[in-house]
Amino acid sequence: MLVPQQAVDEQARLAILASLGILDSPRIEEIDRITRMAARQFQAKAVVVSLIDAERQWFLSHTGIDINQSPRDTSFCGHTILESGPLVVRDARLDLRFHDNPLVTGAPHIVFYAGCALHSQQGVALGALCLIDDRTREWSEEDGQTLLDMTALVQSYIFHLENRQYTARVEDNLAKSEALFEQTFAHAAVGFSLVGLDWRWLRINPQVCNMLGYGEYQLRSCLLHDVTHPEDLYAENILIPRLLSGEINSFSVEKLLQRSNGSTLWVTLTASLVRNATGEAHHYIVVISDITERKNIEQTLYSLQGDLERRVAARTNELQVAMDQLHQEIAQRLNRERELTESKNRLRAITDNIPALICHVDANEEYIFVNHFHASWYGVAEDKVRGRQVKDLVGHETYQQIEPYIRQVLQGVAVSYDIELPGYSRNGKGGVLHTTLIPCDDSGHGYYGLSTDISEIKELQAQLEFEANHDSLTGLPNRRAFQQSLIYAARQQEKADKDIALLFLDIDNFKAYNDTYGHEFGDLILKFFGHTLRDNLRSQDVVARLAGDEFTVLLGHLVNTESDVSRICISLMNAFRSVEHVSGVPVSLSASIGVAVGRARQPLLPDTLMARADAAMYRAKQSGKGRYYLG
Ligand SMILES: Nc1nc2c(ncn2[C@@H]2O[C@H](COP(=O)(O)OP(=O)(O)OP(=O)(O)O)[C@@H](O)[C@H]2O)c(=O)[nH]1
Repeated sequence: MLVPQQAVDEQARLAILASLGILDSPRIEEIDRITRMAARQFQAKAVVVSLIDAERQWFLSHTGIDINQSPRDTSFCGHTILESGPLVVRDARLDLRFHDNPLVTGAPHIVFYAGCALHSQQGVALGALCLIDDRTREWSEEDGQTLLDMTALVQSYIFHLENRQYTARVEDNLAKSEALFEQTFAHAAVGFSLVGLDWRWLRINPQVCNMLGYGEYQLRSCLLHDVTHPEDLYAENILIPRLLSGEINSFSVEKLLQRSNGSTLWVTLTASLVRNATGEAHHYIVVISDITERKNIEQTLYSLQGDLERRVAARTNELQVAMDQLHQEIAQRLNRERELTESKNRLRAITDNIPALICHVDANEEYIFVNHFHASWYGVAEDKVRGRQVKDLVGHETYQQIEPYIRQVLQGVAVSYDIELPGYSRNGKGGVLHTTLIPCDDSGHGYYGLSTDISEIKELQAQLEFEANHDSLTGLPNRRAFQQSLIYAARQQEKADKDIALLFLDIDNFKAYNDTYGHEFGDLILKFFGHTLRDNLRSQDVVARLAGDEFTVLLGHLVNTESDVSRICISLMNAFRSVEHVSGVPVSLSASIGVAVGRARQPLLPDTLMARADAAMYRAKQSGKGRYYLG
């Protein structure tokens, strides 16, 4: 047995059958009449109008057969709906498709089958009109045509059902859309109306009536213009021709309407044109939205904005005044800063050109400021000194010396001191600084330091001291220095255990050198004599030039006084005598020496000793010069 295949439009067939609601429906007399007519016409055992469901064939009409449905798999009509024309099976027992079909092998023992497919209006095969016989029979072309005609009759009824169902559906949809429109029209949140081309109200929803305070009947007896504020009567006049000409599809204007109570109402009026089937303008759809609240808010905003602008202008004015003041203050401040900078620069120029070390040190002993001289004294750039510790800059050794003064000044006490700095300072020479440390107003702020280089003063002082005590010609101590040495020696002598001796020397015939070779040569002789004297005595012996050609010697720590003195005097005279030329001039140098001895542990008066030596020298001169005399 060949099971009928599913048609390509299977789903469409099932959908149409379902939408027609025809399956399992009560019998339809019009169809039954055709069935009976076919049975009579063809003298067939049975005639059936079948509809092919998913799993069965259901008989919409049947005659000569008791069942009203059978499985689709064994159905003949399942094959018929797949055919493009009638399906005629002359002897099912011999047909490979049906010979073992239970409807053939069993009741109703089908032998002959002729069926023609029933189609919907869209051409979908829904079922078939067929006749069945339990015997073979002739089947003419005329029979086939008759079956087609009868099938067309059944089919026309199905078409009728389809049309009826379509009409019902359309009417239902229409009713629904009408209801929807009515609902929308009635319950729209905005005023909704249909207005004639003469602007007469045709239909009005309740919102329009509520907005304007008129009943529907009142409004429908007047024009839209009748409720428009006189000032806004022509708001849309320029737009209507454009709408009518099709240039625009709709327009919106804001206008004032008048309520029944005389009050006004701001609305947005949106109008669109409806044309009839021939394209002629028919009426307007006019939507009216109440924008009174928005207009009021806008008005409030305008007034607020105006107020805001006035306040902004006033505030801007105040700000301008404040800005002007600020600019003046800034200009004054800049002036002050410029003056301050100039003052600082002046101060800096002054401090940098003062030959003194100036510094400002904070309480942590870090440099806040140093002048150029200060930085260069230590051979360091100024910006490298700022923030540096005093100890770090001056070095450990110097810091140890100045630390007590720093402690004092940080306690608020001004101090001054002199300090000799080592060679790391200016030019690597070192020097002596006289320094004054002055506490800042608040000692917590550190101190100011002012140091002046007194190296030259010290040198000058030393020079003066030297000159005050030395003979400028010979470089030997002078009378003053000798006197002090003598006073000191005389003071010690009372307790000393050794004798001292004072030699008084006067160059013999010195005047002759002056007279013969000039005063300058005389000076040369004096220098030569002084050096010879100095070179021939011990370093601890004091050698001095008293004046003119007079020299003195103070000998200390004499052990054998007389013999020591004699030995020294003879030695000196020999030294003078050994000089034969001075500056190429032949000379004969000698001196007369007077000696006075100061005894150990005996009181001694310096003047007495000097007088005794002087007197002894005089005796030596008297005795013929070039000799010594022990007085
Ligand atoms: N060149 C030179 N002569 C001086 C200086 N001071 C003094 N005299 C001179 O030294 C001379 C000292 O001479 P006297 O000592 O009086 O005479 P004398 O020629 O040395 O003779 P006697 O002392 O008797 O041997 C004087 O003529 C002084 O003018 C000096 O600083 N330089």
